Amino acid sequence: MKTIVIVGGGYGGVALAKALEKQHHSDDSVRILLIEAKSHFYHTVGGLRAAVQDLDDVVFIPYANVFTSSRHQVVHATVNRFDKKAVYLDSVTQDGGDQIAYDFLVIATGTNYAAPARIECAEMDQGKQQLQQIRQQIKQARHVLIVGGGPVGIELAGELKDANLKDQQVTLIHSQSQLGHPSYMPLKVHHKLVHLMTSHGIQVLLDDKVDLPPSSSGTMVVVPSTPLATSHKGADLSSVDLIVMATGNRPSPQWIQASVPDLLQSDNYVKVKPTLQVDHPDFPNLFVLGDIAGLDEAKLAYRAANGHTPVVAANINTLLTNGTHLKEYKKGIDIMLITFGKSNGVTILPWGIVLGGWMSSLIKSKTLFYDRYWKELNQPVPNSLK
Ligand SMILES: Cc1cc2nc3c(=O)[nH]c(=O)nc-3n(C[C@H](O)[C@H](O)[C@H](O)COP(=O)(O)OP(=O)(O)OC[C@H]3O[C@@H](n4cnc5c(N)ncnc54)[C@H](O)[C@@H]3O)c2cc1C
Repeated sequence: MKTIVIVGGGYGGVALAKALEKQHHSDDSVRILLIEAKSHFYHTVGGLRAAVQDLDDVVFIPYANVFTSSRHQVVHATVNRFDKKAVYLDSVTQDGGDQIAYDFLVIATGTNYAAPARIECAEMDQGKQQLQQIRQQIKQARHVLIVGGGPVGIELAGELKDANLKDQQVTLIHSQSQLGHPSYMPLKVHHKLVHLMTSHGIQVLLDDKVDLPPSSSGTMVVVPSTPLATSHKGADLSSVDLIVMATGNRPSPQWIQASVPDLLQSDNYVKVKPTLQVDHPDFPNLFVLGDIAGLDEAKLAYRAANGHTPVVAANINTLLTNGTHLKEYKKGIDIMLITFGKSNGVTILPWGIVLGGWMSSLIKSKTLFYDRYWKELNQPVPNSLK
């Protein structure tokens, strides 16, 4: 029996688990174990709307049906470290062990986002409580300051606008003169988004910064204990009573650092070869996919699931059957969809093509792919989504 261990049941890990099960459908010499720290899949892409609207029964999706065969399993545990033979867990599994031997190992542990984009709680009940608290804080706030004008900050501004909370003022502050980053956001998109925000009464402060209370580091939602000063450029922020951090995602590589520090680049992403094996001579059976892979590209769920997954699945299959010719990953075209509430947003395509609100709403803003991921996890779609 060959064991394939995937660490991380996010968009990439789940897609790979399903692809491998399909590939080895009638092959009972292969066992797939998906190890995930959370008891449930958290649909990050829809997380910001869940901060203003009760979507608790929709945004957390059970892992129970990921596999159709009982030979394969989702293991609810955190991997603390690994070596050439096994992964070591923070808890004892149903089988009574705290380590799992592998023949192939896949790192799919993504990057960290602050809540509510990502609720990191291990158990669903705690996660729901955290979301409820965030919704309450947002509802009570009279002046919300969003720190960060990348896709998460912009999408959150759109959700706050849709929530239409009476008398609530929203300010977005961004340290650069252009929203997002010029590598993926053309100037015309920047102008369109600034217009969308300001025309909905959102104050946009560009090329400006604010001194934050120390408690804001690492969390998304902070109630300042003393009034904020003005921004560096002099905007009055003294009435801000809720700060929401949207300063991007970061890898949390502690378990890799504790295992094989050489695997990490200086920016803490994993060194990877075009075959999506890690770039380390001692680990030919170790693969990496999704956000944590040190690839020079926008970090996107569709890329993890549709770009990386087929390459990793094919290469594991080749090595399992003693083949030598491995596939190489080639980055596809960049497509980015940024919502602005349910009925607006922008879709950025290659060659400078930008689609506006109607099309963006049709593709993403309206539904945030909720039903798609219930289906992806082989779960019946909740009635509220039908
Ligand atoms: C608001 C928002 C909107 C977005 N919209 C889009 C969009 O429209 N389209 C798109 O393509 N992308 C979108 N993204 C980006 C997308 O969410 C990420 O690219 C995607 O989550 C990456 O998938 P992944 O599988 O690499 O990792 P993740 O989805 O981050 O999953 C990693 C998993 O690993 C688990 N884990 C971590 N460490 C351990 C460990 N040591 N042991 C066990 N388990 C562990 C975590 O609990 C997590 O479940 C959006 C992101 C945000 C925040």
